[in-house]
Amino acid sequence: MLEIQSACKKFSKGTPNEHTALAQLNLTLAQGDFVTVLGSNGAGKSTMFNAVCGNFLLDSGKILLDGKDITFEPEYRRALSIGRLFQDPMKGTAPSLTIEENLALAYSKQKKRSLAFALTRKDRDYFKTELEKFSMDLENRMKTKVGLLSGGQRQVVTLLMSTLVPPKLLLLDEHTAALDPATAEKVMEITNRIVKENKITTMMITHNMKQALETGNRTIMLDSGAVMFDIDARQREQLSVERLVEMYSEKKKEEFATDRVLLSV
Ligand SMILES: Nc1ncnc2c1ncn2[C@@H]1O[C@H](COP(=O)(O)OP(=O)(O)OP(=O)(O)O)[C@@H](O)[C@H]1O
Repeated sequence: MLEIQSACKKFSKGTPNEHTALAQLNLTLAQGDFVTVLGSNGAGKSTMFNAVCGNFLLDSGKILLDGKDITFEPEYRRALSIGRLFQDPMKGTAPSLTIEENLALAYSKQKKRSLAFALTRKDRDYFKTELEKFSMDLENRMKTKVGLLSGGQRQVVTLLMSTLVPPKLLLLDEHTAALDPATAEKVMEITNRIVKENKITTMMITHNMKQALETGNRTIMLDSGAVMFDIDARQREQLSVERLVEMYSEKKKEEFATDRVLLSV
């Protein structure tokens, strides 16, 4: 359902800082795949997400979503079918608006309705039911400004905003990394549930190798802007974090240099 074909992107072209961020990257996702994305710092993980979202245009290569060529489609158009969460819980919500106003905005955008704030009783009930599922008491705080919520609560609101109308593709860019361990676990549990219930095709960047090998059905490791390893569910069952680090070192002839990864082994 997602096809990235020979994607190339160089930054600061023609200058001494020229840097190849995507180097003939190829990746195909099947409908319903939940792929975790690993890679050392600067491997190209966020750049791959930016390319899929249309944050910039590729130098060469193609991106297809559900068979449609979106290579030149502008970012705002892609946002209608691609949801994205960032590490920073402040991104993705409007802090001065209430929970229900934020949800209404997202909902009207996804439903392509023009009156963003025209909340019907049915909409409000729907938001409430969805919030109740998280057991975070957010359903009783629908008139609270999002800026007053904790990071974890905000991330849950953002997650719900991105999936009220399930997107074709959900991109999670270390969305639990800035949260305390207990909240991160809870948000991850909610993420797994939403993805599973709605069968959303998902990619999730994480620096936690253990989490990567245990979440979803497939793990890829990027290196120097290309896919270095693509590990399916069956292969993952046999694979330990230590073995994956070894595989990286064997291939690269160097240590896997990401402090955060080693800390979370
Ligand atoms: N807009 C940009 N302008 C210039 N260079 C960029 C830009 N975006 C990314 N890069 C460079 O491209 C490379 C890949 O960056 P990217 O953010 O994709 O890495 P990453 O794998 O997500 O790393 P990290 O785990 O550290 O977030 C880096 O060297 C980065 O400096």
